[in-house]
Amino acid sequence: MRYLTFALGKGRLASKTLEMFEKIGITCEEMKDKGSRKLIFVNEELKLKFFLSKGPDVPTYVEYGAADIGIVGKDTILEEGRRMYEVLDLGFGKCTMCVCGPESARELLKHHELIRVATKYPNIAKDYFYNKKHQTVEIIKLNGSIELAPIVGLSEVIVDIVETGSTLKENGLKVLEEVCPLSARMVVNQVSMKMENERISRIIQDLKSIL
Ligand SMILES: Nc1ncnc2c1ncn2[C@@H]1O[C@H](COP(=O)(O)OP(=O)(O)OP(=O)(O)O)[C@@H](O)[C@H]1O
Ligand SMILES: O=P(O)(O)OC[C@H]1O[C@H](OP(=O)(O)OP(=O)(O)O)[C@H](O)[C@@H]1O
Repeated sequence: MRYLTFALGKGRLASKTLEMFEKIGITCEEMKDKGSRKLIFVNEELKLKFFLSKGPDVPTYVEYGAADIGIVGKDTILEEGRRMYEVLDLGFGKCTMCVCGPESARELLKHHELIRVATKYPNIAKDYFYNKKHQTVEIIKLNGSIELAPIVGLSEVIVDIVETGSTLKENGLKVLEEVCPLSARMVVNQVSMKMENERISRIIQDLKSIL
């Protein structure tokens, strides 16, 4: 039997993902060691391999077949646009992609002004403003601390993830429009889905029964 390989993001979703797999008997003791710098873990008994990558790289590993299965946020799936099957909504990691800014930006949005939009998600932002709203905007790609942009005058609004809303609140910003709800998803390589159908379907069924 060959190894079935899982790509997991090493960020926020990691601990919930391990908890979930543990509930269906898929465990990997050595992966729980928080201090470890190791990136790949093996469960010899079940012939499983797990590796930890940057969240946005999970779809890349899955599309190319370096991983059979990936666990990743819907935001990353939308942003990366990789060819793979999205098979399950895992129901954790819930948050919302939003257009945010100071209250004063509401008018600019309403009147379809040519505004600047700072974001870590240029593809999601483009799709929202161009295809859904038919509004021309200038997209500025950032890599983090997106809430800074409207405060320091880099952009009028941002497109970013809102979970509790505390980052917005502490920086005097508001949700102006909701783009889409997000949560963690299980994704599968298209060839693996055929070649390892029995094992992968079993995992999907087991997960469905606990979700
Ligand atoms: N408050 C939140 N902020 C960001 N992401 C969140 C939040 N709540 C849930 N998520 C989900 O968790 C996923 C992983 O988020 P995380 O912040 O760990 O980033 P990452 O995608 O691993 O990348 P990076 O480490 O480069 O920031 C996101 O893609 C998103 O779907
Ligand atoms: O609504 P909240 O619960 O406050 O969560 C949302 C914040 O968390 C994320 O940032 P993250 O902590 O990943 O840091 P980053 O801005 O450097 O990406 C996201 O980009 C928001 O800034």
